[in-house]
Amino acid sequence: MTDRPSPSSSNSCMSHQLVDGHVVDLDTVRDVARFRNATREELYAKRKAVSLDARRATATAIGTLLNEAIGDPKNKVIAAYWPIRGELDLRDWMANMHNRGAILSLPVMPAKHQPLEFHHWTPQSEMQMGHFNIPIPAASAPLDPDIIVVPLLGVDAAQYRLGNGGGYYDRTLARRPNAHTIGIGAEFCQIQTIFPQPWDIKLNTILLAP
Ligand SMILES: Nc1nc2c(c(=O)[nH]1)N(C=O)[C@@H](CNc1ccc(C(=O)N[C@@H](CCC(=O)O)C(=O)O)cc1)CN2
Ligand SMILES: Nc1ncnc2c1ncn2[C@@H]1O[C@H](COP(=O)(O)OP(=O)(O)OP(=O)(O)O)[C@@H](O)[C@H]1O
Repeated sequence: MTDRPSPSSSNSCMSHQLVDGHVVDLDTVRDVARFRNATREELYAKRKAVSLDARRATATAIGTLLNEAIGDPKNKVIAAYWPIRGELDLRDWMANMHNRGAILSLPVMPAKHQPLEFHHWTPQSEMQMGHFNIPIPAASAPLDPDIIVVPLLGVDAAQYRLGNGGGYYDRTLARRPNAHTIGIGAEFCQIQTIFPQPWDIKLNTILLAP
């Protein structure tokens, strides 16, 4: 052994880690994570303060905006989501899209920290419990969505999303550059910036309703 510092013990290398091939600064990552966790708590609290009736009205308004944005849904493969933690409930809209000829799908986590898959769903689909107790279609039928409707916890002025903090949508969208992404939420989701990091992916369209 020599006392020459090895690359792995030098400060410059300790201050970096690889996230999906991205080089990032650990101090920045820590500060950004702290900011985002505090912002998530504020946004969860705002969401919780909304009455069920008001949330339903927002979801209905978002459904109308989605119809305008998507146009004729026939044969389009659309990913939506099964609502958790006070997210807007779009299941009536999803059933309506299905009746108009769209092919619907829901996110499925194949494993922790891995990209999401999207499995075929119809209003008749039998459901089972997936990770984090989120219901998923019992039959596993992965699809390649044309449109991905993403629930917003927060969204910033540059169309970057704040979600539940697992990084799942970022990992997923990084591998699906051709899908058109639509972030949906209530107007109070808006924040100035999430301090975007190399792994964050901007959404193509943002739809917000009062
Ligand atoms: N409706 C809906 N479905 C979805 C998502 C979503 O945001 N909304 N997802 C979008 O990603 C995936 C689930 N993502 C999730 C990410 C984190 C946690 C969660 O509970 N995290 C813990 C921390 C766990 C840990 O540290 O390992 C927590 O917040 O307490 C739950 C779901 C797939 N399905
Ligand atoms: N493409 C990726 N590869 C590896 N790690 C990633 C990737 N994207 C995000 N992460 C990691 O996931 C963690 C959470 O990311 P972020 O704060 O962006 O979550 P989020 O977008 O709010 O979560 P979610 O998409 O699950 O709702 C970060 O520590 C980040 O390093």
